[in-house]
Amino acid sequence: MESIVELKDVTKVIKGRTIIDKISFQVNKGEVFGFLGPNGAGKTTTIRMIVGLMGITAGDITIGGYSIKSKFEEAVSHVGAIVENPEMYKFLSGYQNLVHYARMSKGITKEKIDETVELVGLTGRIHDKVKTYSLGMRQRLGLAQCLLHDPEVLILDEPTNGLDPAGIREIRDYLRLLAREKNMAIIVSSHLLSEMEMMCDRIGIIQNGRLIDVQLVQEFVHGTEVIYELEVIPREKALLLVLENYPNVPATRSRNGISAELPKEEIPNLVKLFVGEEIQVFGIKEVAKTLEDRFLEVTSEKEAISRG
Ligand SMILES: Nc1ncnc2c1ncn2[C@@H]1O[C@H](COP(=O)(O)OP(=O)(O)OP(=O)(O)O)[C@@H](O)[C@H]1O
Repeated sequence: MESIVELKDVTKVIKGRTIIDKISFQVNKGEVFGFLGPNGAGKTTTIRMIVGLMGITAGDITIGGYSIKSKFEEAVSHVGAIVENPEMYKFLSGYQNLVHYARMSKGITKEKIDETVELVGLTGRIHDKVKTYSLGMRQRLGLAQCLLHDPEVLILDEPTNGLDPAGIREIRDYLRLLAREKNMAIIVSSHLLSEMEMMCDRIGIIQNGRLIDVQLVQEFVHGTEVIYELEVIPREKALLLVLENYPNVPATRSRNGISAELPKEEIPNLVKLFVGEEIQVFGIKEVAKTLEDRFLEVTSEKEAISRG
């Protein structure tokens, strides 16, 4: 995979406070990269630096091989971005907004506008006034606006903010389509784990201005261990038995019994153990870890490391 956006030791200090601390990562063509972190972690600040809305204190960002510091124009010419709410004239139609925008940049043809409207699925409503649009439609119009000049990199800060589940699904599907069909590199930020899980190929987790992990979503979610739901009676006795026999295994009470994070090959032994202790086993179910489980694991691991 060919990388197109590269951050190297990017640092931002504002009024003596380090907001972003030596962040490095790269984003490849054709992938959706998610920038995930709690409020105040530094997502917007990093994105503002990537799109040139904010200067960099130290380190560098290159886009398409051009440094944002020394070749700003060339670097940002590859980028389409929605960082703040896109400006729209509500009393004009979606189409008129796009025509107006196209006039401001060179070389955008009527065919290009039509093709883009089609791509974001607004063809049926594009001649209606923007004030009649739902939030999701406005987001798509904003997306169309940034796609008009065929960017190779698309950057969206919290693109699903304020959308309902159907709107979220729509945006998600368009982004995946753009990455796949146009080989675009897409960077999105969010504080919602579940959304990132469905939208992204890779995610970078940012916490307190530091990038603490970058992983493929699949690897991130499906670590080596799996959680097993064990439907057992009596539950307390079963839990005690697991904790005694597998002191390093995370195990807790669950709705119908207990859940434990065990290697698969231990399951037959555990069942034998339960039966020997007259614990009734009604069922064993493998549950995939959610991104949220992993997120909590990763952030608490890193916190433990930084505490020493
Ligand atoms: N211009 C500024 N002056 C001082 N502090 C700032 C400035 N911009 C951002 N910060 C601080 O930097 C930190 C990171 O903010 P940032 O907006 O990047 O976080 P975020 O991850 O995007 O969070 P959110 O999801 O809440 O937008 C915060 O503590 C914020 O208060």
